Amino acid sequence: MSTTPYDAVLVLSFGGPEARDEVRPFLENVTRGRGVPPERLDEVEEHYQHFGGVSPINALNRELVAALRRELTDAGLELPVYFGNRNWHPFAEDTVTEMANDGVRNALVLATSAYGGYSACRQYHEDIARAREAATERTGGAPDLTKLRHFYDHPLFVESVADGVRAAREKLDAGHDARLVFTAHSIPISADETAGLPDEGGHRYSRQMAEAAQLVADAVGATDHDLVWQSRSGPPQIPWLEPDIVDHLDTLHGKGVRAVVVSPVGFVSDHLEVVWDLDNEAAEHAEEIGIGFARAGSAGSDPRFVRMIVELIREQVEGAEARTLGSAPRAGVGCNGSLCAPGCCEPPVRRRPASS
Ligand SMILES: CC1=C(CCC(=O)O)c2cc3nc(cc4[nH]c(cc5[nH]c(cc1n2)c(C)c5CCC(=O)O)c(CCC(=O)O)c4C)C(CCC(=O)O)=C3C
Ligand SMILES: [Fe+2]
Repeated sequence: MSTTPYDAVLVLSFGGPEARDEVRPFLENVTRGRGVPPERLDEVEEHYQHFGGVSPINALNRELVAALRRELTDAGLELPVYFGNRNWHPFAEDTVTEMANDGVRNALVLATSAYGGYSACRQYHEDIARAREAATERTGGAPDLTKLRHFYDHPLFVESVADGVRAAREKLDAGHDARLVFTAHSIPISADETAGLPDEGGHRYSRQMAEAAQLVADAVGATDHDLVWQSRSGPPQIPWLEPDIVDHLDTLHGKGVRAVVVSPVGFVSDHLEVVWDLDNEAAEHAEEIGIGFARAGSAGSDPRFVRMIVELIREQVEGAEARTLGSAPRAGVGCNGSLCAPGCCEPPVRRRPASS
C-alpha cells in the first residue's frame, strides 16, 4: 500500500469525434465564442470526414491511459486512472462526476499538453474548474484536482520525441542530411504575447517551443533546425504565428534543401491535426515540389513518455526532484483551476456578441 495523499489520476485531453455525425457538434464545442469563421469550420469538417469522422485522439489517449495504469502498478503506486476531455466524450464534467461517485477526494491531473499558454495550459485549468462545478451540482461534491506541470523540457519527453526523429530519418535516402523541421500549433500572436507572466516578457508558449526544439535537435545531433507552425485557425485579419509549414517547405526548396524530417514537437500524439496537416497537406506539397518528406512520430505511448508521467506524479506525491533541461520558469501546476500564478496566460480578448 502506498501512503500517497492522492487517490487517483485524471488524464485530461482535448477530445475528438469518433463518428461522422459527431464532427459538427464537436467543432461547435471547440469554437464556441471564439470567432472562427464558418468557412474555416466547413474546411476542417472535411478533414475529419476524410477519416470517416473519426479523430485518432481518443483511441491514442485510451492507449496512453492503459500504459500509464501498467506503469503505475509496476511503480507500486495504486492510483486508478480516469480519462476526460474538454470538447468531446468522455467529457471532463462526466468523468469528474464519476470520480466523485467513486469516492475520489484528491487527484492529480495530466493535461495532454507539454507547454504553457492560454490554449495549452490555462484552458485546462478552466476545464478543471468547470468539471468540478458540474460534479458538485450533480453529487454535492468534487475531488480536489491538482494539475501537473509543463514537461516540454523533461529529459524523457525530449528522448521520446528524439527517437521519432531518428526513426523518420531512416525512412529517407538523405537520412542525416535531411533538414530537421519542428512544428507546433499556431496561436494568435496576441496570445503568445500574453503567454506566461508579464514580468517574464510573455511569449512563454513560443519560447518553450523553441527550447524543446533545440533540446531534441541536440539529442539527435542536428546542427541546424527550424521551428514553424501548423493548423492556423481564426479569422484571416488576426495575425497568428508564422510561417506555416507548407510555406516553409517552399522556402527550404528555394534554398536547395532536398529532404525534410518534420517533428510535431508541439503535440504529444499523432492526432488529426498531425495526420491531416502534416501527413496529407504538407507531405503532398513536398511531393509536388520534389523534396523528400518524412514525418516523425510524437511521444504517443512511448515507454519513456509514460515513465515521465510517473515521474511528474512522484514530484507531487513524494516531492521527487523535477528533472528539467530548459530555462523557462517551471510552471503549470494549479489546484482546482487556480492558475499557475495570478495573471498568467491571460486569455485573448474576444469580440462579444452585441447585447440586446
Ligand atoms: C495551442 C493549441 C493546441 C496544443 C495544446 C493541446 O494539445 O491542448 C491545440 C491542440 C489541438 N487542437 C485540436 C483541434 C482543433 N483546434 C481548433 C482551434 C484552435 N486550436 C488552438 C490552439 C491549440 N490547439 C487555437 C488557438 C484555436 C482557435 C480557436 C480557439 O481560440 O480556441 C479547432 C477548430 C477548427 C480550426 O482548426 O479552425 C480544432 C478542430 C486538437 C484535436 C485534434 C483531433 O481531433 O485529433 C488538438 C489536440
Ligand atoms: Fe487546436
